[in-house]
Amino acid sequence: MQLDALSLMTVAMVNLVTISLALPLVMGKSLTPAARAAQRALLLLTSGWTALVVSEYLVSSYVLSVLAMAGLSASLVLLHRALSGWLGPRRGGRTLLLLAVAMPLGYAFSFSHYPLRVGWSNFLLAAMLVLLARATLVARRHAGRHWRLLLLACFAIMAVLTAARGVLGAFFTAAYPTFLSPNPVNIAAALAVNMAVVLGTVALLVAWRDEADDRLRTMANTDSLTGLPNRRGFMERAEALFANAHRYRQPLAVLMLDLDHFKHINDSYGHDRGDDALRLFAQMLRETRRTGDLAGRLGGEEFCVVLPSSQRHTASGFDQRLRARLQQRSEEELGFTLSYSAGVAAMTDGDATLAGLLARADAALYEAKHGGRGMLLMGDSGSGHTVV
Ligand SMILES: Nc1nc2c(ncn2[C@@H]2O[C@H](COP(=O)(O)OP(=O)(O)OP(=O)(O)O)[C@@H](O)[C@H]2O)c(=O)[nH]1
Repeated sequence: MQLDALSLMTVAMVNLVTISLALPLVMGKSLTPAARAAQRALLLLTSGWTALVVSEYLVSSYVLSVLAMAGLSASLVLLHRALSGWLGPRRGGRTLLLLAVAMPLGYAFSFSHYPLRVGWSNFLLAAMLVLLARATLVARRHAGRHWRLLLLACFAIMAVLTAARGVLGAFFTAAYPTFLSPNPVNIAAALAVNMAVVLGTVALLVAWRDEADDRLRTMANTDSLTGLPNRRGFMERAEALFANAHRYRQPLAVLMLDLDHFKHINDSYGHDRGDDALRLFAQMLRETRRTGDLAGRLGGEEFCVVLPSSQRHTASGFDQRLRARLQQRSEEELGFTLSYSAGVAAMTDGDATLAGLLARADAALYEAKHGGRGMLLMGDSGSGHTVV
């Protein structure tokens, strides 16, 4: 069987055009920035490769060749942006941008000098592919490993073959008159482009699905009104904090908080102002907590805070800071004073479950409500409750 680079590249082109036209239809319009960047990268890649093949075979054009190079460079920058969106901030973005600008510029200036032009463009493309390969390595956020490995393989193989093309073009010019000449490196590169098109598309679709799953998970665990974790999200993280404190015998305190006379606020000022009050309270919790503290909305006007490495006096300090801040800000922003009742419980050696600890804080909160509201009570492991 005779393989020739032009046929292989033509097949790759047809596949790329088909995929870049089909993907927007499949993925729809409401895309995240990462998915949009990946789609645009694919379009630019398709245009770049097509322009290169056309300028090589059909109309030999300086402008078209330079534009092709610019398209290829830009597509790699966009792929890096997509990876940053999916995996968290990546290193190497600036260097990639520099290389992406330098590549078509150097190509344009050295156009009449074939070895320099081919060496320059391929070495810089190879360097960009290495940066992209590196960008797939670390995932700061929860992200699937398999699609990253697929992309890593694509980028690494393409980087090696592109660098090999650079060596041929720059130093063995006679064996490399064009990137489609029947040279084993060109045949291998054309085959690799076909493979990369297939694997890259699969990786992109899986990354996109993972991102959608991630967003759904976040939505399912977040209270849409306040942006705090909802009961489900809160309990999941609170259980982990409790288990950790239990295992390492570290102190931990929980605070149950419930806004006072909230029905009256809704009735007097309207439901929208009630929502504003809930948002403000959540904001105050965020501003008052320290790194590592967890705050969540358990439902209605009930909130909970977990304070790791904290004793009862730390929780009491939290409560005092929150009360002072809330009094000032609610008067300023809502026009009335928002107040709350709270119960606190500190973990003891006898606490085997988070549920038990929460129940004590809840019982103390109940007492605080019945004791006149606007106060913090301590839930003892015995039956009584004391004012903190
Ligand atoms: N605006 C608004 N109101 C809510 C929301 N969720 C629950 N509520 C209201 O919160 C009120 C809670 O009322 P109650 O359980 O009687 O509590 P309360 O009036 O704060 O009385 P105490 O807790 O005993 O001080 C109800 O009127 C609910 O309709 C919400 O998301 N937005």
